[in-house]
Amino acid sequence: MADKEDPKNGKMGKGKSKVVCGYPLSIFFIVVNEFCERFSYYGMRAVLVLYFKYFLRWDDDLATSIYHTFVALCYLTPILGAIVADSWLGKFKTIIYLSIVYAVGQVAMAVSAIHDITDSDRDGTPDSMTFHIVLSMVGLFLIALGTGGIKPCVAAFGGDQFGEHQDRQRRTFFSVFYLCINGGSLLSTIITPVLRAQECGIYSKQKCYSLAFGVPAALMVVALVVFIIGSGMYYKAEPQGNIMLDVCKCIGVSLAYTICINTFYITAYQQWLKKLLIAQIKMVLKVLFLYIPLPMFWTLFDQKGSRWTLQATTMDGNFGALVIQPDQMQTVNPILILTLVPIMDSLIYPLIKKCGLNFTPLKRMTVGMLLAAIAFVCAALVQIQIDVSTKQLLHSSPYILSGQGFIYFKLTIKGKANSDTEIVENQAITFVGFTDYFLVYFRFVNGMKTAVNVSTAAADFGLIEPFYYSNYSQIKNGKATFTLRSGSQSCEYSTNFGFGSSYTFFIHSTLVFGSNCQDSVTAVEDIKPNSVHMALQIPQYFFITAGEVMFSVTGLEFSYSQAPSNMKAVLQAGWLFTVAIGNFIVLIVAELAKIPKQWAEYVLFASLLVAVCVIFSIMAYFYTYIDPTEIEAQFKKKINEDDEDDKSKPGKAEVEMVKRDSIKCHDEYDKATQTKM
Ligand SMILES: CC(C)[C@H](NC(=O)[C@H](C)N)C(=O)O
Repeated sequence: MADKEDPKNGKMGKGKSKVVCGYPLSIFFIVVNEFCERFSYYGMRAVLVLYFKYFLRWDDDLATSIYHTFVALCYLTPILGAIVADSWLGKFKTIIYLSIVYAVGQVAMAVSAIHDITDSDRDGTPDSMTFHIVLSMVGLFLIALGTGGIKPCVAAFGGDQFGEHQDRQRRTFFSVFYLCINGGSLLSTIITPVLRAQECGIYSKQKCYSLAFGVPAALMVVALVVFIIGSGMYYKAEPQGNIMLDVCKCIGVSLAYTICINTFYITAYQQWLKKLLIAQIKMVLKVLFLYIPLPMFWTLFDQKGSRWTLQATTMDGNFGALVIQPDQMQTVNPILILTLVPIMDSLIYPLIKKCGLNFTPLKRMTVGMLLAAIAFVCAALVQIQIDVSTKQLLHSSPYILSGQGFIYFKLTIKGKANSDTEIVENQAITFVGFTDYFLVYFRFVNGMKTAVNVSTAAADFGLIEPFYYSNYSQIKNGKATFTLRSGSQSCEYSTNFGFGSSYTFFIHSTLVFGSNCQDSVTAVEDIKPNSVHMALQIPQYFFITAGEVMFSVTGLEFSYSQAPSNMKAVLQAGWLFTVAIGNFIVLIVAELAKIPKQWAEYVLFASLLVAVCVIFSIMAYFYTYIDPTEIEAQFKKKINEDDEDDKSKPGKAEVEMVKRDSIKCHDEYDKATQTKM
């Protein structure tokens, strides 16, 4: 497609797009698409682990495992997307088709979270969990295929819209692109947990996971529509063959050349072509070798969405005027990204440079890894605080007396607040499973000689026989006022429920209806409210995000700058692949280690990252930075010089013949070595 004159600066742009302030208008559609897509992805991801735990009723370990399998899959599929785009459909069509797959996946997730579909007895819980599990797994698979598949295409497609002389504009585009990623992530991580906390349903009201998944689904449809609207303006590069296959071929051919270097006559021109190819492959392999320890960073980084969110469910989210949901704590990451990236770029790095220190990209990445390890030490310290507060409960209230001498309870409480809790009373065992962070449990023990009815403005908890007790019921945390009624007489009792708490209320035999019954009810904490405040997670978020800025942002730049011109996409796919491996490591370590104490698991992950960091710094020490453009320019100069020499200049057929002969030679070599074995 022809380049187009930019009327403002006289530089060339690509495609049929109008040029506004030096930028092709088409990129507007691409950045809006990215914003909506990242909103969709991070919004769905924010509530995912709680959906597993509270809707599908999975335990913490299974929820964490499936969450990380999903994230890993999202970063494996970019390789697939790159292959499809480069060798078959081209970026534009790949983005369109895979976005449709993505949107279908999001809709499947939203439908899987409608409890009414299988709630035939209308008790508010799904009757066929298999249906919900299968549909949500299909949905997650399609989402992983879609989001990962389009990931390497969208940014590259945006870059394609700029002409050769628009380097500055292209750089600005990538910065805006990164801000859109984090803007979309920030907004969605605030909004979807709020939607999840709403109650919805046809027959019975339950937490609205369907809405929390439905809005990201709608945003994905918007992303697709916006992208299609820009269709007429894009520059659409033709697919140029399978880059991954090309790399494998390149390696094969250059190996063949190396083996057969003395076997065939190769012209000077061919020698330089071959040397350039080998040099480019060496550049890529050197960087890929450096990538080997990197997945460990992502292993820790991506636990924000799983272990850290589950940790937040055992904490107090009351920030005064604001009550923070456990999954909303993840917003601290994009908020800090949006503030830390400019601070680092314009203040910290220039300051370090002024001090005369050479803070190279690989040094930055090493420091980023150490910061992530510190974040996990902070998480371990917070976990110890939480565990101590839970232990206090075990020791403080094993025996409960009614106060009136007619009934004795022995409560043995196992487990943590907000996790499955077993309460043993006399011989009877009541299994209590918390279904939501905002719900708390209570029951009443009636010490009166008459039956007492207990109700609130919203619900009636039924009649309690004399000298008997009710089952546990759920109520929202915060202030609650109960009406105690016997016949036509009643009185009111008010109390406050903290996050994650559970209470037994003893109604004294001396209670007089018609008067204030506040003093005639004794409240005993079965499970103490979460006392460790969620704000204590902020230091761990700070360190992991500072680590991300130093590691991830630098790593992206490093991968781009050290890659040869024809293999930049390969290294981007390799970089995303480290994220996938990192998520698999969470599964392996958590499964193999099976550490009963959560704080110890955090310390294990921190120690592993420090060990890996030491290995990485040794590897980094031996790495020599290169300027691929300069190296390629030197090779090209040599090639051009020899190209001018007609005698040594080979025709296309000759080059092909050399390649064929080299591969033939490689085959011969294979045969020979096999015979030797
Ligand atoms: C995975 C990437 C580093 C990037 N994520 C972020 O920027 C997060 C939100 N801080 C992405 O492309 O999603």
